[in-house]
Amino acid sequence: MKAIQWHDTHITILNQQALPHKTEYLELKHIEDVWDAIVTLKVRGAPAIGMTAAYGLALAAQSYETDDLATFHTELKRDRDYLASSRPTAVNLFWALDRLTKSVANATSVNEAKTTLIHEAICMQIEDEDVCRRIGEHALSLFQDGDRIMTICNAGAIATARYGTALAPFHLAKEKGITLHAYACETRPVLQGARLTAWELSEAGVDVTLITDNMAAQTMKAKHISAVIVGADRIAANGDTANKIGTFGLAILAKAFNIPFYVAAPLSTIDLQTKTGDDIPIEERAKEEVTHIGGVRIAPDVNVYNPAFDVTPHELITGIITEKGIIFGDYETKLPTLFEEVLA
Ligand SMILES: CSC[C@H]1O[C@H](OP(=O)(O)O)[C@H](O)[C@@H]1O
Repeated sequence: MKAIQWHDTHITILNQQALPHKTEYLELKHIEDVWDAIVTLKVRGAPAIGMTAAYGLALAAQSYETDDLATFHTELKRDRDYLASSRPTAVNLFWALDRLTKSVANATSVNEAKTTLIHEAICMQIEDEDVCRRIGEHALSLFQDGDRIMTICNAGAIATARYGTALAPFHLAKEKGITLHAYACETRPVLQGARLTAWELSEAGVDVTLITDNMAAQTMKAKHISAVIVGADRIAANGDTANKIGTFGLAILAKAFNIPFYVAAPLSTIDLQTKTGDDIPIEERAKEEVTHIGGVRIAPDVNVYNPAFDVTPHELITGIITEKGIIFGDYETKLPTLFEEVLA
């Protein structure tokens, strides 16, 4: 079963909060269920958030009772804004909702618009699988058989339609009989590396070693890590990249050890409207994510700072890997070219 699946009356998602203890699927029947699933990280990962929100908007629109197109668009805008309020950092959420809204701009009837929304959301999921495979192929060209590669959080198959972004080369290497060793940082506070990446890669038969976040420097040195590869939630026009908290620290360490540091992400994660990393909104989450692990208190009730993401400055990024290929440096000039249509 896919991590996200459209059904005519509901959306099924793999509950990422239950992993690795339970492989559980949830049925989202109302727009509020979709919003809640995104906020509570039952579905997470930039492309997965975008796809789920797109399906959520298509689902909500099916219940509009009006036959009037202007009223339909007003209700759609209301629901688009509601879903957009779920999480602020991953630009894929806004990209997906806006793509869906635009797809019905010229609809000639409410029924046509309702069908188009479903069709567009399904297309996005089909496209994402292809995009992730391409990212994986490009990323794999950077690595050698036997390489030991560090990653953080989960930018894997369960965060996308399939394959993942930063984890795509591991899945493809496995398919092709190439051995890549993954070193997964556990990724406090909510442990997406330990709970999700370690689970996903081991289920796929990829060799994965789990480390706590504060073991990264020692591991780079002792285990001769050849590269770091991470996903992204938003890439600004100058290449500054927001990703899971801890990514910035890994990039600094990678520079200290002279190890290449790669960001793998689809074009839908690149936000040319956001000029630099300083302009990326960073989500701050509940203090309980830090003071508790698995519902058990591990710290007294003190002040907590819990940013979900940090921004890695572009100068620390060796290359950005997209479905259109890899760009190395000078991101401000090169990122816009990725959006140019290839003229035959
Ligand atoms: C391909 S997933 C991108 C991104 O999503 C993660 O964030 P979250 O789990 O909070 O949704 C993480 O930063 C991944 O790299």
